[in-house]
Amino acid sequence: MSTLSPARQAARSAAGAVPGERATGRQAMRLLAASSRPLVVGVVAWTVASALAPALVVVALGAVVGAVTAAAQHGLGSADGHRLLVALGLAALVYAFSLVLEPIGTALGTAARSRITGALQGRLLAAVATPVGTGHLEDPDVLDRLARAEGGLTGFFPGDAPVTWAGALATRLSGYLGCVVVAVANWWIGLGLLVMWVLVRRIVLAAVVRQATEHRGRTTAMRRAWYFAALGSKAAAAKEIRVFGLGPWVAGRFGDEFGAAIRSGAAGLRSLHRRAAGTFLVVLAGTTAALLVIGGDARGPAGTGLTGTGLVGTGQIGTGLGLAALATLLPMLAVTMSAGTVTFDDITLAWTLAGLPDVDGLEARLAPAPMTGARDATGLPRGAIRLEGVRFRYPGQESDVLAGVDLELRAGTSTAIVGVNGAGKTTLVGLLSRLRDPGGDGPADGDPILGGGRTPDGSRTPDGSRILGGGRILVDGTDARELDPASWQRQVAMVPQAPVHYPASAYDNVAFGAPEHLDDREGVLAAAERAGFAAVVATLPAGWDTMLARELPGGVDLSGGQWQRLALARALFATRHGAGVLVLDEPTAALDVRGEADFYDRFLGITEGLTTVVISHRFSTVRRADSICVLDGGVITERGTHDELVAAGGTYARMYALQAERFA
Ligand SMILES: Nc1ncnc2c1ncn2[C@@H]1O[C@H](COP(=O)(O)OP(=O)(O)OP(=O)(O)O)[C@@H](O)[C@H]1O
Repeated sequence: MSTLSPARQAARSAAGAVPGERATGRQAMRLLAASSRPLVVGVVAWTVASALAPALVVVALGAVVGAVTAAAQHGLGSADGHRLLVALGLAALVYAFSLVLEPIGTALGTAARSRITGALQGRLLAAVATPVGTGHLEDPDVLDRLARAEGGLTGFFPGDAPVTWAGALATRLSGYLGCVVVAVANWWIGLGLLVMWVLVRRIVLAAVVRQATEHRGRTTAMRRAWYFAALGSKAAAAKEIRVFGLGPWVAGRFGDEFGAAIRSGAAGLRSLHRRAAGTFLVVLAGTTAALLVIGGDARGPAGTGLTGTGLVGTGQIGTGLGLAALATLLPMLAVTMSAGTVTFDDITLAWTLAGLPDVDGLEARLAPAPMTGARDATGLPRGAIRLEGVRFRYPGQESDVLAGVDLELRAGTSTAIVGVNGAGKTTLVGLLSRLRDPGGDGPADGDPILGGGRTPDGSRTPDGSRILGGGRILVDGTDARELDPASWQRQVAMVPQAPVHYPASAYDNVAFGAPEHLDDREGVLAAAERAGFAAVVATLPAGWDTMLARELPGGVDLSGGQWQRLALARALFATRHGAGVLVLDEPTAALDVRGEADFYDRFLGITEGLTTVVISHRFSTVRRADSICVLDGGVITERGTHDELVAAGGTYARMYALQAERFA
């Protein structure tokens, strides 16, 4: 028995199919059923009604026309007049009914879209959150799949699939029904029209489907184009774009990239045009033939041809085809056209379903690896974290960033890591927090680890591990990969180089350090006090409730240094709630002289009892650490206290002297 949820089963089946003819309503309706069963009932009922409505309207109006002559002859009070009034009433009812179908369809579409989009987006978020690290978020294949599954690149969203499918089906059914009505009058015209329209539709739809699927291959180009569009329209880059006069360049790059992506689809479009032109001639011939037959019947002797069918009404023009039949059949030819027209719903369906395989593909791609450990890391480390021969290389890079780092971080002490730009300091603390895992000699030659143990192409090494010679990180003697990654990451509180600016209140921005303790107000205030952020809050218009995002009502932005203090407060709040490792990546880079001096004075208090790793180019910040390491050429070359390293006269001493003499 399958253990997959209905939503996963639905998307799995969707993923296996090529959109278009094989992108059946089953796929679309399963998507809908996974999010709302009542909506399935509504959509099915609406489809049936929409399929019947056009033919019913035409038949009802034909009956009205057919009844007019007799009613005019015998008066409205006569039985014929009564028949006309009934026909008129029915025609009005049917017409009114057909008019309300469109808004009902729109309402159903909106409801279905929001439910399905919510469910699919939830799955996408869960999928990208699955891997232990963050390397996959830099992987072009993952980003392509994500963009297609979200639908933003094409403007066609999977959430639209069920109702667009239902709309396309209803249109087609109404066309078939039209053919049946014509066939009742003249079977071979009806059958001929049906065959013609089915062929025409298949020919044109094949080209539409090809276009949609080809577009999948152009996702990277489209992402590049939209990157420039976003760059030019977001506040983050707006200042530089103005100062450097980059506006025209950004717009030009968007135009070039977008144009290139569109041009590469021109062949598909030409094929579509050719097919449409070819089928136009077939349609012209078929419809002309049908008109000639109906016209011939209309001119023929009374009681012959179509009139003899008794299809609708009995009113006669004098000779030939009955008036009601003529009034029904001519507009019915237009209704039959729906059997062959490729509507916007068909096009939308092809595009929306083209993105569905990527939802499933992403989940499979980022599925948890078997080597991900399950041991609880709460309270670690109690003794020490030891890095042994840790190596790391970024994907596509020629050489290792870390080439065998050996380092011991004793619990409850502070260690500073210094080194030139690009030495690998941030990379090292990323490994420590398991945002990435050590690696570099794996089968794919340095590819990143996705979820730990999975190479970018989704394959695994035979033993389920992909760490071959990448070294290891031991936490109290246990390989960090044996620890439950989420639990270990919660032991690490981090002040990154560029902290996240959450569009939330000042209070929440600090409390997000331990989101399950949002109501620990005392803890938030204490962390802010220790980090020097409380003084900033005192200047905010609504104090702790001030929203820290200018785009929000009453919101403000902070300065770089103020954000940095806030980030420290957030990390300290995390340490209050269990994190025992504090990683500070350039914690004073944005602070003013007083702020830096203040940090120096508070350093011991801030790091007390924590296993601290501090990265900084400012020696006033690093010299307070219990131990200082120099990272050079991918390995630790020096280690000691500030005084020891200065006395040793090595790289550290030279770097320190260079910085000190500038202030001498
Ligand atoms: N996501 C990435 N993909 C590829 N290469 C990267 C990535 N991040 C960093 N690198 C490269 O890895 C090397 C080490 O970068 P890292 O950020 O660890 O250095 P750092 O010592 O922290 O530098 P800085 O002092 O400038 O902050 C650099 O050469 C950098 O270009």
